[in-house]
Amino acid sequence: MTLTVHVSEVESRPVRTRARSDGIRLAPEPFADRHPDGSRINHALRMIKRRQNGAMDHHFVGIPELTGVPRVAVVIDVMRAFTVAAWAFSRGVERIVLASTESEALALKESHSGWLALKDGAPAAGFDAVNSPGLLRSCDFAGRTLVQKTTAGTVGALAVANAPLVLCASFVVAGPTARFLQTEDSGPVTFVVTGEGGQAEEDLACAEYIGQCMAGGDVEAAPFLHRARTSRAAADLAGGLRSGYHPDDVDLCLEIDRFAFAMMARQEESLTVLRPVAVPDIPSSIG
Ligand SMILES: O=C(O)[C@H](CS(=O)(=O)O)OP(=O)(O)O
Ligand SMILES: [Mg+2]
Repeated sequence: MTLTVHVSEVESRPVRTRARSDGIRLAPEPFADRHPDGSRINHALRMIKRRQNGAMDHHFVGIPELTGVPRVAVVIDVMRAFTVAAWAFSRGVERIVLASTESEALALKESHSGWLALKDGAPAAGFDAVNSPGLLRSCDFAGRTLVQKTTAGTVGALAVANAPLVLCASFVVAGPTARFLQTEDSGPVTFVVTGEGGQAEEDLACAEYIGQCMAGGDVEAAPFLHRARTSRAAADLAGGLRSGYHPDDVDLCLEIDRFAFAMMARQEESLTVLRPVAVPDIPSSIG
């Protein structure tokens, strides 16, 4: 795979999400361009064209390589920030505020009643949770705002926070992330591979999997998951070398499409806020 430093290419394009009554936003109508007779022919033709064209010219970059502002950024952290974020939403968190430092996370929590704070590493005073899906999965965070600070994932998201479209992803939301990008007709994506300066195998595997899914057709997840399972991060986690750890963490990070939403980061006032965006399945007759 070629690693290409992204060339800045800014294009402002509004992302057309729709509100749902429970607060989760819905992806753009996948068949918004349906034929006037109600058929889904335009969408189906787009999918066929995409398959004929093959994989798009995506970029895969580490955080240190980022220059300028990508048009579409998908920030990948499989182990564990964006697996944890997805679990937090599934446990009722309404929004996640991404913080750049632990002291900023604590200051945000302290200045907003009811907010919670999470960081990676060992449990620490003032923080309510650690960066572990295994430890988070039994929490009840209904309606809460969670401030998250980790070593790699949140740093990567903040590095591209000014991009017109920013998604944060891991294997547990890979399929919905790819479908969201398809429905947006996003074109080439800058995948920010957050681990190990852009070399983390689990993040590269997830980025490549999403890129292939965007091209359409059935993509076998197993080889990508195998790369992640045999990565250095998985070995460190399984070996107990990372603090704030549960024995199920590696398995939970490798559950493909556990959740039916993508995760979009946007600027809200002066904060970078991550929210789930529900993405419907594409019917198999045309998907
Ligand atoms: O908590 C994690 O798994 C890591 C911590 S470290 O980078 O391995 O020290 O953070 P993340 O940002 O989720 O990769
Ligand atoms: Mg990581």
